[in-house]
Amino acid sequence: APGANVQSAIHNASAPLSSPHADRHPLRAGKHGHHRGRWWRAMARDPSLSPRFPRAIIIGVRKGGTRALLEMLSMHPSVITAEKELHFFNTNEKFSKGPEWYRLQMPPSHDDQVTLEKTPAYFTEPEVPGRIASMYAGLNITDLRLLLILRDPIDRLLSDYTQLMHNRGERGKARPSLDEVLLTRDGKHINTDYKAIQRSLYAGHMENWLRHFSRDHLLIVDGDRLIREPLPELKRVEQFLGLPSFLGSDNLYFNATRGFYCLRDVRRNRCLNDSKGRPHPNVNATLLAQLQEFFRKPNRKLYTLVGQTFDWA
Ligand SMILES: Nc1ncnc2c1ncn2[C@@H]1O[C@H](COP(=O)(O)OS(=O)(=O)O)[C@@H](OP(=O)(O)O)[C@H]1O
Repeated sequence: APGANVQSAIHNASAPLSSPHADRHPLRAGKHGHHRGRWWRAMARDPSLSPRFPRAIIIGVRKGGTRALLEMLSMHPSVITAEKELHFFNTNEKFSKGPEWYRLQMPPSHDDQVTLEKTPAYFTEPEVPGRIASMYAGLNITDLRLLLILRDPIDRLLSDYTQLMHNRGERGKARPSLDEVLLTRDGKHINTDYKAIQRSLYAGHMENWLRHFSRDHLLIVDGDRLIREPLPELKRVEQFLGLPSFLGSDNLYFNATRGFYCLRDVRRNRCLNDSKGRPHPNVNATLLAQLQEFFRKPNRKLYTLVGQTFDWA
């Protein structure tokens, strides 16, 4: 497969640069110099390689399993992934750098490959869908596909809380209890001001996306299923992106110690890092019932909006 050559060209490239103007190429500059040197050498060896606009973007949701999805898809020879989250469409300073800057952040690919980036913050930032839609329209690219991975909003919330408290701990800050952040001061209601609650209110965010993209440009991956049995979800993505069928059971193995599927490809076996799969806090029965009640209506609204249901409480 042509993609396998690209992967190995990028990983093994050591040929000297052939262009006298190599130092002036924009890919030589910037803080990802390490990658860029590798990319540049690969392009010098193979002129049909170049950075291309993503034809697929994983737009979220934060803590939905976006890293697992990206890494699993990166084993497909027709998929080339941007390793870092770009935060291009949700950061004014980056967005103002313009489309060409965005393109040049992408690893080189062949034109029959799909470049894929993921930034989980895109899904919940209101300005993002309009920005993506108008930039791609301006570039005359009509085949952009969006991937959204959703997980039970209560699990997502607990995962988000765990991450936020971990970050606070690292900075020596206090870590409020689950009840303290999720409930209003009188302890009676769900605190809708809490960001992690807002991020789990999928229907509102979805309405915003559907104002700019038609439903058939968006695939919703079931994040709970991606954890339990990833392959069927990956095959749905292959089909949606129009990729040749490639990923199979050989590419995944269950690691009982980690409690997750890990990846096996031509390069190596690897699990995601320890920041994925952290233990979640226990939720007492009263709070759990309150959360279930709170999310019931927005969940139903999402099902109607997208014409798809999930096994959420
Ligand atoms: N195969 C595999 N290995 C490890 N982890 C997996 C896997 N598949 C899905 N997940 C779940 O991914 C959750 C993290 O989601 P994200 O990668 O989207 O997080 S982030 O928003 O980028 O921080 C992470 O959430 P937590 O378990 O709450 O840490 C995992 O449950």
